[in-house]
Order: sequence, then structure tokens, then C-alpha cells
Amino acid sequence: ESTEDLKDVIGNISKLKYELQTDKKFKLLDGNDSDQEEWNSFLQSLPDTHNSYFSAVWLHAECYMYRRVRAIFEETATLRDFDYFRKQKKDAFMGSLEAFIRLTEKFNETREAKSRMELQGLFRQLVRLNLWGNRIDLSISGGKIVSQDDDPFAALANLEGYILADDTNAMWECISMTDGNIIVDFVCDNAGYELFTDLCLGDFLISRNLAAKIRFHVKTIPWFVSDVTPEDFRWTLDALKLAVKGTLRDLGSRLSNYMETGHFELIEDEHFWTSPYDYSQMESVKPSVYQSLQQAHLVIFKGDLNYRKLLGDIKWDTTETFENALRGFRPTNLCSLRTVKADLVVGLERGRAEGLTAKDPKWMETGDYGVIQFAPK
Ligand SMILES: O=P(O)(O)OC[C@H]1O[C@](O)(CO)[C@@H](O)[C@@H]1O
Repeated sequence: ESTEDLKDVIGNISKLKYELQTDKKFKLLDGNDSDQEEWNSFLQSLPDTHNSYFSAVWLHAECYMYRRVRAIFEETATLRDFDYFRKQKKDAFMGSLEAFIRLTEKFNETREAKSRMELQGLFRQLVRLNLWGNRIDLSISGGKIVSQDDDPFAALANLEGYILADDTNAMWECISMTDGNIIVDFVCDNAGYELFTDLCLGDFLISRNLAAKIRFHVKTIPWFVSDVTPEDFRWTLDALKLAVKGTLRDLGSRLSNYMETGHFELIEDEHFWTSPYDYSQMESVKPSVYQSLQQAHLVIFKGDLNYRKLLGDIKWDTTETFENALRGFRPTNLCSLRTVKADLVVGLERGRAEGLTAKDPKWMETGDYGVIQFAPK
């Protein structure tokens, strides 16, 4: 039966490709997914001048494409729950095993660190590892397997000059000035190495009593190739628990234990993260998500797509402040850890963007540069 379904899927993907390439008007979605009505009312609200792949806002066009692919699978009898990116995500995870081991061993060595200064130093390193983890992304590589296959620590010093805005200290103040009875949220991006760095940062915050709970918000459907789905999240914890290397197994058990004790929580059924809306629209379109984020003391938005949604995918002056570019979206303290893969960025010093463009006109598409930006409540 699946063979027949696959034939249909391939045919329908060809049709979709044709529709997009020939700039046909966006179609309403069929199917039974619970976000379908929300999507259709969004599509109906688009003006005719911005209602096709090449005329729409890029954020809308790209989200629409991934949502249509999902609809094609959803229509089938046997492949509706199949994750068509799963194999690439697993391969990317496997390709990063050495880096996982180095990272875990290095942090095991620092378990004795207790002073505020020592903790701040570790936090700073973890935030940087987490930022650069966002480079490992299967949508920017067009699905080609990319993994972290070298020593992530060795690379850190050389990457310092590639951080264009750095609010790590403000993030640290925000977390460390509390009594530790706080919730920290990750709005996750990629599975594989990036998710591993999210889990390590979460482990650090819990094990050092800097936070009481970490919540991970993930996508409900396969998204931008490597984005984390609930199955990826669970699979990652299980794979770590079953790893050959003892240090990884210990980490895996600790993380799974956090799930059981409620120190970690997976938020797995929220369709808003795969909607086309930007975050300034969240409070009116999906107040329940906004209210949920308000419970957190800090929300960490991971990656490029989240950054585009924070900024409304608008081509801001690069010297605009991060706070202004959020256009009122401030459910709580928030920050963004993002490598630059799309041509929008704010918070740069005057002349910085021009200098980078003179060196490499495509610097905003490569993921080579990163920003760590924070906005207080
Ligand atoms: O995984 P990330 O960091 O959200 O990156 C996704 C980015 O990849 C692209 O799909 C291709 O570069 C961008 O359009 C998108 O913003």
C-alpha cells in the first residue's frame, strides 16, 4: 500500500514544485490537521499582490512550502505520520557523536566549579557552543548531511570575531540574579548537534540550581528539514542513554531523569510554531502560547527562522535596536541565539554591515556569523 502512496506523494510533490516555480496563487490546504483552518484563514487574508511563491513575503512562502509538503503526506493512508526528514536527522546526529563525547567529557571535568565567576565562565562557553550549534542545519545545506565532526571547543576562540552582537552578560545577569526557582524556555530549532547543545545548556542550568524547570518547545510536523519534532527529542534522549560511550550514557540517563522529575518538559503539540505568523502577532493570534511564555523567566529563541519571526522578516536598518525590532513582542525576558543565514539583522554598530559586505557580499547567507541578543521584559 505504501508503494502506491509513495507514487502519489512523488507526483504531488512534482505538481507542487511546478506550482511554485510558475508562481501560481497559493492554494488552500485540504486534510484534517488541526491547524488547517488557521492556515487557510491566513492564506485567505493575503492580498493578491503577495499570494504566490515569488510575490509573497519570504517567510510566508517558505512556511507555505513546508506546510504543503506535510499536507501531501497527510493525505495518504500509510505515510501520514512518516517523517520524511528523519533519516537525514539521524545521520547528522551520528556524524556528531565525537563532538558530543568531547563536550560531555569537558563539562564533566568542570562539575566542581562553584563560584559565581566559574559558573559565569561556563555559562559563557555553553552559550557560544549553543550559538554555533545553529550552524549545523540541514535546510541551509539543502538536505546534505552536515554534522559537528571536530572539537567544538577548539573552534571557540577563532569564532569570537564572528559574533556580531553579544549580550551574554545580560543573559547571565537575568538568570543568576534570581533564587533559581525559575522556568527557562527553549524555542528549539534543529535536531542533532544543535539540540544536543540545548540539552547541555539545560543540564547546566538545572544541575547548578540556576533554574527549576526547562521547557523545550518543538515542531509538530517535519519542518525546515532538520527542526526538532517530539519524536526527534525522545529519540535523542534514548540514543544518548544507549550510547556505547559511558559519559554519553550517563548524560542520557540524567536527561531522561529530568523528564521524569519534571525538571525538563517537552511542549509537543503547539501548531503555532509551524504557522506563518511572526511573533508580534502571537498575542492576538494565539494568546495561549503568549501566556505560556509569560510563565518563563527567560525564553531562548534558537536559530534563523525564529529570528526572522521575531523581527517580522523585515529588512531593518542593521543599526536598529533588537528591542525596537521586536515591535512590542515581550512576553518575558527573551534572547536569540542565531547564526545569520537570511538577509536581515539588527543591533550592529554603524558601518559594520557595510564592512562585512565589502569583504563578502553573501555574508548574510552563510551562517558564518552569529548574534547573541537579549531584550529584558
Ligand atoms: O535552522 P534555522 O537556523 O532556523 O535556519 C533556517 C533558515 O534556512 C533557510 O531555509 C535557508 O537558508 C532560511 O530561509 C531559513 O531562515
